[in-house]
Amino acid sequence: MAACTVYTTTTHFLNSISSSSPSWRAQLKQHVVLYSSPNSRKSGSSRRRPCLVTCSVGDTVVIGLAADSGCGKSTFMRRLTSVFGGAAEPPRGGNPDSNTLISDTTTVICLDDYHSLDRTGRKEKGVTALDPRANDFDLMYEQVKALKEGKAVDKPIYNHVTGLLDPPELIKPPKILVIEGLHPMFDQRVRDLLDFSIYLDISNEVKFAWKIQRDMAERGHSLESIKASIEARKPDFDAYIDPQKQYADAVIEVLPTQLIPGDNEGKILRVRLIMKEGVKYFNPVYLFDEGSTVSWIPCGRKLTCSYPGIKFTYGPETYFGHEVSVLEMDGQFDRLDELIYVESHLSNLSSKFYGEVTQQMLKHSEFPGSSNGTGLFQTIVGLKIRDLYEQITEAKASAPLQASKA
Ligand SMILES: Nc1ncnc2c1ncn2[C@@H]1O[C@H](COP(=O)(O)OP(=O)(O)OP(=O)(O)O)[C@@H](O)[C@H]1O
Ligand SMILES: O=C(CO)[C@H](O)[C@H](O)COP(=O)(O)O
Repeated sequence: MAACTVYTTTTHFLNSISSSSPSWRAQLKQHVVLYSSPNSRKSGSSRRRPCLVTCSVGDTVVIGLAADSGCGKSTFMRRLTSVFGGAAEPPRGGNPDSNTLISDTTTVICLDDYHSLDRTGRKEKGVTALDPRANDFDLMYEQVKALKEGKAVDKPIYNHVTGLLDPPELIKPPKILVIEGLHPMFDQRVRDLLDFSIYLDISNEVKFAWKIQRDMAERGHSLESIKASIEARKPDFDAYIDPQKQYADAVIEVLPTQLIPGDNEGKILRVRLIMKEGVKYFNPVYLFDEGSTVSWIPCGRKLTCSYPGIKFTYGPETYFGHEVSVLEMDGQFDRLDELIYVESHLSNLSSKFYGEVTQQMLKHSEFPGSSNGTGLFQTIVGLKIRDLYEQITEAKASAPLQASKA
């Protein structure tokens, strides 16, 4: 559904856009200038008075990011926002415990806000937050749909500090809406609203290593309590979260390295970027030669590697019955500035200039995963989302022109 505004004079129209944003030309391109409205006759006159009707035709592009808690969603979101420039912040003057992050281009909402049961409610009913019965999918669907159509919503807030549901916050439709959390692809109605979907698939061994690192070192939890919490969530994770990966357009799979036999430490990682073929506006990245099967050890004169080295592989595979391309990196970089060597062998990166991937990685070298495939592939997916967004908005801008020519 398009949200339309009638402007009776050109001045009226120009006033409405000139002060609002420096990127008004871009906004204009996304609007459909229609016709002389039949409702704009001057009183007593049979002549139609020319006017402008502009309609924003559901400008918001919606991205879904699914993963279990503590699997790197926030880190991914920071990399994505950075690709668009500018920092993401919680809504100004709002609830300090808001889970929302807003930047110029993106608004990231956390689907934990659609928990229908608070912490006590879940305890009383004996359900986890991963259980669909603890979440309001009707409201999630209605609100994501409204935002996609260009309408603001009053979204609830789940407060992770208190475990309570706080009063709602106003969310205005952004250019790109990212819905991140446990269930972005669980409900078919919500899934159908997604323009692109990503699943962060962290293997149990690695999840455990990351949890220990964060919850023991930073949050003072005991090893036993971390193990117990992972075990308690596992049945619901397997039933409701993990199956969503079959619907994802891109999956980042994180596994223990195969370069050190029997390694379970979770420090050196084997990371696979699984990219679905045939997705509109998404062209998978490839190594050397599109569609071929390649194995590459880039260590040598141009790339410094210490033990156990780095190995890339690339090739076609089948994933849940879908044709996919898989780019894999096992090992970690010693020197991020040398990443340009690897970048120059990858194609279809959707970068705007030579070396953009390396630049992004260097900019956020302190983020977890910057020296391995998690950071590299998250950055690449960020560039792909920017490209997808640009293609969708361009297609929308040219569609009415094409229609008017017909
Ligand atoms: N690529 C990575 N490499 C190593 N450790 C990582 C990586 N990504 C995340 N981690 C670890 O996992 C922790 C959680 O990461 P992050 O906050 O991005 O996850 P999250 O999914 O947003 O978590 P939550 O949902 O619990 O807020 C980090 O503090 C870090 O210890
Ligand atoms: O799986 C989760 C997603 O982040 C959380 O455990 C869930 O949202 C419940 O939060 P809390 O543990 O703070 O009550």
